[in-house]
Amino acid sequence: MGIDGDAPVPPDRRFGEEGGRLSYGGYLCLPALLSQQQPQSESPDELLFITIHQVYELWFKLLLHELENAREAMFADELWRARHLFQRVHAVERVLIEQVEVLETMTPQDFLEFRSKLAPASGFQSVQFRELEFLSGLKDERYLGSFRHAGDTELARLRRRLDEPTLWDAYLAALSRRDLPVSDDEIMGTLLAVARDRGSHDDLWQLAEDLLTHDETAAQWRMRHVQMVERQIGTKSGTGGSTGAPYLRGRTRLHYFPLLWELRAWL
Ligand code: HEM
Ligand SMILES: N[C@@H](CC(=O)c1ccccc1NC=O)C(=O)O
Repeated sequence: MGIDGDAPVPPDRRFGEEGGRLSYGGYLCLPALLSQQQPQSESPDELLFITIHQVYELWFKLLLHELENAREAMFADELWRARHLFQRVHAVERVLIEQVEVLETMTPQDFLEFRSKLAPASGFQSVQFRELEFLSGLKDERYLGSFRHAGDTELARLRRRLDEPTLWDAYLAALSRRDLPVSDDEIMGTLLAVARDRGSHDDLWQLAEDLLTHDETAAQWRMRHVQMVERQIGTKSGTGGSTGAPYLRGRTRLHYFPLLWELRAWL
């Protein structure tokens, strides 16, 4: 009998053990992964704080990968593939928002036990977060200044993102493939034409909706983050040197694809 109570599995159906070289922990590099949580204090909640951030960074890595592939699919005129990838991006982004709740189980008093150890570190210095913004079209070179302490490879990654095409550039390429004009003067007319003739352009319309959802969920995360910040530190300034919540509130009004929002007014 197997450990699960079933009859033993015949040898020809024992799947995945052919080479016998991989183990669960080896495949997932768990010894390396699980040795990377190093609290700076004795405070019991610091492990939660580190874990949450590391999980975010892992999701950011996946999002960058999927968004790069979605961009490539749009350039290759494989809109179905881009749409498929955006569904995954949206699902991950919803998890990012839900996850804030886990960190909110920490009380502000418990956070203050180790907060002073964190400065001048802050989310400002998340390279992958800024890469996501740049790739999505929000290219603000001024943020390179917050990475003075980052390594050369990280700075080079950010510079490369500033030079690379954005998701919007890739969408414009998809429109051009259909012989739709995309110059600054003509783009709103094209977006309206797509919206009004879904019989001919439904895939382009749905893809624009996917971009908009990506934009909307990013904004929802920013709002959720600032709510958490107000709950944790109120009106205190940030460890990264900003005004804290007021700075972050300002960032909630940003859009990756402003024309897709403006389009609503013209429909
Ligand atoms: C106790 C929880 C948290 C507090 C009090 C907090 C506070 C802040 C503050 C005050 C800032 C502004 C920069 C500064 O001056 O420090 C900031 C920025 C940021 N935080 Fe957090 N944060 C928290 C959790 C998180 C988590 C879990 C993430 C996930 C990765 C995160 C990601 C970021 C990012 C990416 C920025 C830069 C945002 C931008 O420039 O638009 N934060 N945070
Ligand atoms: N900026 C936060 C501290 C903080 O949350 C943080 C500190 C180090 C690394 C990541 C952080 N997360 C988001 O800003 C604060 O001012 O309390």
